[in-house]
Amino acid sequence: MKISLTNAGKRFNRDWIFRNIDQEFISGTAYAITGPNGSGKSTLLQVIGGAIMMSEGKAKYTIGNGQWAIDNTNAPEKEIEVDNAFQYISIAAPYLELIEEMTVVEMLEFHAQFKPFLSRITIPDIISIIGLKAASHKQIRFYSSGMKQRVKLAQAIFSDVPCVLLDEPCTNLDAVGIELYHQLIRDYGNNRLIIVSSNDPQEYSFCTEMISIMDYKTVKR
Ligand SMILES: Nc1ncnc2c1ncn2[C@@H]1O[C@H](COP(=O)(O)OP(=O)(O)OP(=O)(O)O)[C@@H](O)[C@H]1O
Repeated sequence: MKISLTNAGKRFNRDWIFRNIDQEFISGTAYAITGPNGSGKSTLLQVIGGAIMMSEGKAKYTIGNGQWAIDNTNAPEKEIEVDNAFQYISIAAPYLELIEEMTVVEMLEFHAQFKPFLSRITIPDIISIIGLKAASHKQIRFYSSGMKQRVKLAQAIFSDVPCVLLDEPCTNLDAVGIELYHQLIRDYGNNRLIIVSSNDPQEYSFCTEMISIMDYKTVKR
Protein backbone atom coordinates (compact mmCIF):
# COMPACT_ATOMS: atom_id res chain seq x y z
CA MET A 1 0.00 0.00 0.00
CA LYS A 2 1.06 3.56 -0.63
CA ILE A 3 -0.39 6.72 0.91
CA SER A 4 0.74 9.97 -0.70
CA LEU A 5 0.07 13.32 0.92
CA THR A 6 0.42 16.39 -1.27
CA ASN A 7 0.47 19.85 0.31
CA ALA A 8 -1.52 18.45 3.24
CA GLY A 9 -2.71 20.94 5.82
CA LYS A 10 -5.16 20.86 8.68
CA ARG A 11 -6.62 23.68 10.71
CA PHE A 12 -9.12 23.81 13.53
CA ASN A 13 -11.00 27.12 13.27
CA ARG A 14 -8.26 29.69 12.60
CA ASP A 15 -5.35 27.65 13.90
CA TRP A 16 -3.24 25.72 11.41
CA ILE A 17 -2.06 22.52 13.10
CA PHE A 18 0.25 21.60 10.20
CA ARG A 19 0.73 22.75 6.64
CA ASN A 20 2.60 21.91 3.43
CA ILE A 21 3.17 18.21 4.12
CA ASP A 22 4.39 16.33 1.04
CA GLN A 23 5.10 12.79 2.11
CA GLU A 24 4.80 9.26 0.74
CA PHE A 25 4.16 6.35 3.10
CA ILE A 26 5.04 2.99 1.54
CA SER A 27 4.47 -0.63 2.65
CA GLY A 28 7.50 -2.31 4.14
CA THR A 29 8.52 0.87 5.95
CA ALA A 30 7.81 2.07 9.50
CA TYR A 31 7.39 5.82 10.02
CA ALA A 32 7.35 7.81 13.25
CA ILE A 33 5.44 11.07 13.63
CA THR A 34 7.05 12.93 16.50
CA GLY A 35 6.52 16.23 18.29
CA PRO A 36 5.58 17.71 21.67
CA ASN A 37 2.14 17.45 23.32
CA GLY A 38 -0.54 19.22 21.35
CA SER A 39 1.64 19.64 18.24
CA GLY A 40 -0.70 17.66 15.96
CA LYS A 41 0.63 14.09 15.80
CA SER A 42 -2.77 12.45 16.44
CA THR A 43 -4.42 14.86 14.04
CA LEU A 44 -1.97 13.96 11.27
CA LEU A 45 -2.42 10.24 11.95
CA GLN A 46 -6.20 10.62 11.65
CA VAL A 47 -5.81 12.60 8.43
CA ILE A 48 -3.59 9.84 7.03
CA GLY A 49 -6.20 7.25 8.06
CA GLY A 50 -8.98 9.22 6.38
CA ALA A 51 -10.80 9.58 9.71
CA ILE A 52 -10.73 13.37 9.55
CA MET A 53 -10.70 15.59 6.47
CA MET A 54 -7.70 17.73 5.70
CA SER A 55 -8.31 21.47 5.23
CA GLU A 56 -6.09 21.74 2.15
CA GLY A 57 -4.11 19.38 -0.03
CA LYS A 58 -4.73 15.83 -1.15
CA ALA A 59 -4.27 12.23 -0.02
CA LYS A 60 -3.96 9.40 -2.53
CA TYR A 61 -4.33 5.75 -1.48
CA THR A 62 -2.98 2.95 -3.69
CA ILE A 63 -2.95 -0.79 -3.04
CA GLY A 64 -1.70 -3.82 -4.90
CA ASN A 65 1.34 -4.69 -6.97
CA GLY A 66 3.13 -6.24 -4.02
CA GLN A 67 1.98 -3.49 -1.65
CA TRP A 68 -1.01 -5.28 -0.15
CA ALA A 69 -1.25 -7.01 3.23
CA ILE A 70 0.86 -9.96 4.29
CA ASP A 71 -1.62 -12.50 2.89
CA ASN A 72 -2.37 -10.96 -0.54
CA THR A 73 0.87 -9.92 -2.13
CA ASN A 74 -0.19 -10.36 -5.76
CA ALA A 75 -3.30 -8.17 -5.98
CA PRO A 76 -3.29 -5.78 -8.98
CA GLU A 77 -2.57 -2.11 -8.29
CA LYS A 78 -5.52 0.22 -7.84
CA GLU A 79 -6.35 3.60 -6.35
CA ILE A 80 -8.73 3.67 -3.37
CA GLU A 81 -11.23 6.44 -2.64
CA VAL A 82 -10.59 8.13 0.70
CA ASP A 83 -14.05 7.03 1.86
CA ASN A 84 -13.01 3.39 1.42
CA ALA A 85 -9.48 3.73 2.80
CA PHE A 86 -10.61 2.54 6.25
CA GLN A 87 -10.97 -0.99 4.85
CA TYR A 88 -7.22 -1.13 4.32
CA ILE A 89 -6.14 0.62 7.49
CA SER A 90 -6.34 -0.32 11.16
CA ILE A 91 -5.69 1.99 14.07
CA ALA A 92 -4.98 1.71 17.77
CA ALA A 93 -5.38 4.96 19.67
CA PRO A 94 -6.13 6.17 23.20
CA TYR A 95 -9.33 7.93 22.08
CA LEU A 96 -10.82 4.79 20.47
CA GLU A 97 -12.95 2.96 23.01
CA LEU A 98 -13.46 -0.77 23.44
CA ILE A 99 -16.96 -2.15 24.05
CA GLU A 100 -16.68 -2.57 27.80
CA GLU A 101 -19.69 -4.89 28.21
CA MET A 102 -18.13 -7.54 25.96
CA THR A 103 -15.53 -10.17 26.81
CA VAL A 104 -12.35 -10.07 24.73
CA VAL A 105 -13.64 -13.09 22.76
CA GLU A 106 -16.90 -11.28 21.93
CA MET A 107 -15.06 -8.06 21.16
CA LEU A 108 -12.64 -9.70 18.73
CA GLU A 109 -15.45 -11.71 17.08
CA PHE A 110 -17.44 -8.49 16.67
CA HIS A 111 -14.43 -6.67 15.22
CA ALA A 112 -13.79 -9.54 12.77
CA GLN A 113 -17.28 -9.14 11.27
CA PHE A 114 -16.22 -5.73 9.97
CA LYS A 115 -12.49 -6.20 9.56
CA PRO A 116 -11.25 -9.80 9.32
CA PHE A 117 -8.09 -10.89 11.10
CA LEU A 118 -5.06 -12.35 9.32
CA SER A 119 -6.19 -15.71 7.97
CA ARG A 120 -3.33 -17.66 9.54
CA ILE A 121 -4.40 -16.76 13.06
CA THR A 122 -7.47 -17.58 15.17
CA ILE A 123 -9.09 -15.52 17.91
CA PRO A 124 -7.94 -17.98 20.63
CA ASP A 125 -4.41 -17.63 19.20
CA ILE A 126 -4.64 -13.84 19.44
CA ILE A 127 -5.85 -13.95 23.04
CA SER A 128 -3.08 -16.32 23.97
CA ILE A 129 -0.38 -14.23 22.24
CA ILE A 130 -1.46 -11.07 24.07
CA GLY A 131 -1.48 -12.89 27.42
CA LEU A 132 -5.21 -12.59 28.17
CA LYS A 133 -6.20 -16.27 28.12
CA ALA A 134 -6.92 -16.41 31.85
CA ALA A 135 -9.07 -13.26 31.59
CA SER A 136 -10.78 -14.16 28.32
CA HIS A 137 -14.26 -14.58 29.81
CA LYS A 138 -14.21 -11.42 31.90
CA GLN A 139 -16.01 -8.33 30.63
CA ILE A 140 -13.53 -5.77 29.33
CA ARG A 141 -14.77 -3.21 31.87
CA PHE A 142 -13.06 -5.30 34.54
CA TYR A 143 -9.72 -5.19 32.70
CA SER A 144 -6.83 -3.02 33.85
CA SER A 145 -5.78 -0.15 31.58
CA GLY A 146 -2.76 -2.19 30.37
CA MET A 147 -4.96 -5.18 29.54
CA LYS A 148 -7.28 -2.92 27.54
CA GLN A 149 -4.29 -1.52 25.67
CA ARG A 150 -3.24 -5.06 24.70
CA VAL A 151 -6.72 -5.61 23.21
CA LYS A 152 -6.47 -2.35 21.24
CA LEU A 153 -3.05 -3.32 19.88
CA ALA A 154 -4.31 -6.79 18.95
CA GLN A 155 -7.29 -5.38 17.05
CA ALA A 156 -5.00 -3.18 15.00
CA ILE A 157 -2.03 -5.46 14.43
CA PHE A 158 -3.93 -8.69 13.71
CA SER A 159 -6.40 -7.09 11.28
CA ASP A 160 -5.80 -8.22 7.72
CA VAL A 161 -4.87 -4.79 6.41
CA PRO A 162 -1.72 -3.46 4.75
CA CYS A 163 -1.51 -0.32 6.90
CA VAL A 164 -1.37 -0.15 10.71
CA LEU A 165 -1.58 3.21 12.49
CA LEU A 166 -0.45 3.29 16.12
CA ASP A 167 -1.10 6.34 18.29
CA GLU A 168 0.87 6.22 21.56
CA PRO A 169 0.95 2.40 21.35
CA CYS A 170 2.59 1.75 24.73
CA THR A 171 0.08 3.82 26.75
CA ASN A 172 -0.47 2.03 30.09
CA LEU A 173 1.78 -0.92 29.19
CA ASP A 174 4.27 -2.28 31.72
CA ALA A 175 7.72 -3.57 30.74
CA VAL A 176 6.34 -6.97 29.70
CA GLY A 177 3.61 -5.26 27.66
CA ILE A 178 6.16 -3.05 25.92
CA GLU A 179 8.22 -6.12 25.02
CA LEU A 180 5.03 -7.78 23.71
CA TYR A 181 4.40 -4.71 21.52
CA HIS A 182 7.88 -4.97 20.00
CA GLN A 183 7.46 -8.72 19.48
CA LEU A 184 4.15 -8.12 17.65
CA ILE A 185 5.84 -5.58 15.39
CA ARG A 186 8.67 -8.03 14.66
CA ASP A 187 6.29 -10.93 13.97
CA TYR A 188 3.50 -9.14 12.09
CA GLY A 189 4.98 -5.85 10.89
CA ASN A 190 6.99 -7.07 7.92
CA ASN A 191 5.85 -5.85 4.50
CA ARG A 192 3.28 -3.57 6.05
CA LEU A 193 3.04 0.18 6.23
CA ILE A 194 3.34 1.13 9.92
CA ILE A 195 2.98 4.68 11.19
CA VAL A 196 3.53 5.43 14.87
CA SER A 197 2.51 8.74 16.41
CA SER A 198 4.45 9.28 19.61
CA ASN A 199 6.82 11.41 21.65
CA ASP A 200 8.31 8.38 23.40
CA PRO A 201 11.37 6.91 21.61
CA GLN A 202 10.74 3.40 22.92
CA GLU A 203 7.45 3.33 21.01
CA TYR A 204 9.09 4.08 17.65
CA SER A 205 12.63 2.68 18.04
CA PHE A 206 12.07 0.32 15.06
CA CYS A 207 10.94 3.14 12.73
CA THR A 208 13.38 4.09 10.00
CA GLU A 209 11.63 7.26 8.79
CA MET A 210 11.04 10.25 11.10
CA ILE A 211 8.52 13.00 10.50
CA SER A 212 8.71 15.91 12.92
CA ILE A 213 5.40 17.72 13.02
CA MET A 214 7.25 20.89 14.11
CA ASP A 215 8.74 21.10 10.60
CA TYR A 216 5.24 21.81 9.27
CA LYS A 217 4.23 24.69 11.51
CA THR A 218 5.51 27.41 9.19
CA VAL A 219 3.28 29.89 7.37
CA LYS A 220 2.27 28.77 3.88
CA ARG A 221 4.96 29.47 1.31
N1 LIG B 1 -11.59 18.60 17.13
C1 LIG B 1 -10.77 19.58 17.46
N2 LIG B 1 -11.19 20.86 17.46
C2 LIG B 1 -10.35 21.87 17.78
N3 LIG B 1 -9.05 21.69 18.09
C3 LIG B 1 -8.57 20.45 18.09
C4 LIG B 1 -9.39 19.31 17.78
N4 LIG B 1 -8.64 18.19 17.85
C5 LIG B 1 -7.40 18.60 18.20
N5 LIG B 1 -7.36 19.95 18.34
C6 LIG B 1 -6.15 20.73 18.66
O1 LIG B 1 -5.16 20.42 17.71
C7 LIG B 1 -3.88 20.45 18.35
C8 LIG B 1 -3.16 19.14 18.05
O2 LIG B 1 -3.80 18.08 18.78
P1 LIG B 1 -3.28 16.56 18.68
O3 LIG B 1 -4.13 15.75 19.57
O4 LIG B 1 -3.20 16.20 17.25
O5 LIG B 1 -1.80 16.71 19.27
P2 LIG B 1 -0.74 15.58 19.65
O6 LIG B 1 0.58 16.03 19.11
O7 LIG B 1 -1.23 14.24 19.25
O8 LIG B 1 -0.73 15.71 21.25
P3 LIG B 1 -0.37 14.67 22.42
O9 LIG B 1 1.11 14.38 22.34
O10 LIG B 1 -0.71 15.45 23.66
O11 LIG B 1 -1.24 13.46 22.23
C9 LIG B 1 -4.11 20.74 19.83
O12 LIG B 1 -3.89 22.11 20.03
C10 LIG B 1 -5.56 20.39 20.01
O13 LIG B 1 -6.14 21.18 21.02
